[in-house]
Amino acid sequence: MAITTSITVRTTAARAEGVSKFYGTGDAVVAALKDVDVELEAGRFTAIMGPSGSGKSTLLHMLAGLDRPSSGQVYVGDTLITALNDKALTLLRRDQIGFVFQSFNLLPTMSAAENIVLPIRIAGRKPDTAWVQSIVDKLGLADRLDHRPTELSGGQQQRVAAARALASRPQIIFADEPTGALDSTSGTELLGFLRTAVKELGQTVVMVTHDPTAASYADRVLFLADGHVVDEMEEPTADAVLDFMKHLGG
Ligand SMILES: Nc1ncnc2c1ncn2[C@@H]1O[C@H](COP(=O)(O)OP(=O)(O)OP(=O)(O)O)[C@@H](O)[C@H]1O
Repeated sequence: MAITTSITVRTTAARAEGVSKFYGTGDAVVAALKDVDVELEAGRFTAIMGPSGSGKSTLLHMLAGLDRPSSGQVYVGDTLITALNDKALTLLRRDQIGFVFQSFNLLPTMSAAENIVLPIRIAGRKPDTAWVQSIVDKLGLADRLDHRPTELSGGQQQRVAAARALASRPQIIFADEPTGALDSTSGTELLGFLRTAVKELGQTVVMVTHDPTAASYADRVLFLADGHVVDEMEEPTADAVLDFMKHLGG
């Protein structure tokens, strides 16, 4: 009798090893991260939570190569990004990382369609039209592509920003409070889409959020407190996350 087993082998999309980050000098020094080890698996949706000032944005900035740690190593895929010079790091961010921030950062003079493929054009590549179309369809943007950002609602602008982040099929997408400027309906839609991008399109998403409901869309939540990763939760529910945050005082 043949026995077949299926084993899911997950690769690592990004990894921090012993990462510390200090801001300021002398008496004014702030340790935003203290010897943090984090592994983010490919094809999963991870949320980062913690009280205000616990180091969430700092950790995201280190993992995304937007800033450099004071000590420790960061890998994106197999690349040790802390060893890259500024130029190589800029190229890696452009080619392998997608960003969705609270402020949408769309170019006002360009249409939604032009904004979506802008990073690919800047990189001198051709967009994969079928892929971009599938993202646009999933985000419900097909009839908004000719509009400029000022002609779109906040939720639509954030969906354009999400489409732009996904358009080049980055190795990993980082989102920092992506629903922070949205009404709750638009926020729910965006979170649903990020989840779809992970489940159906195989993307990897890492999201910083204050909101337990937003975190419940993730597969896994990492909890930060005072610059440390203090715990994590698989298959989170909003209630379980809220309870844990009360312990942390967040
Ligand atoms: N550029 C900076 N210069 C000095 N201190 C900084 C800087 N950026 C962050 N910090 C400090 O580092 C600590 C962690 O900040 P960080 O923004 O990562 O926290 P956070 O968990 O994202 O907070 P919030 O939820 O309020 O956005 C805080 O004490 C903050 O004041």
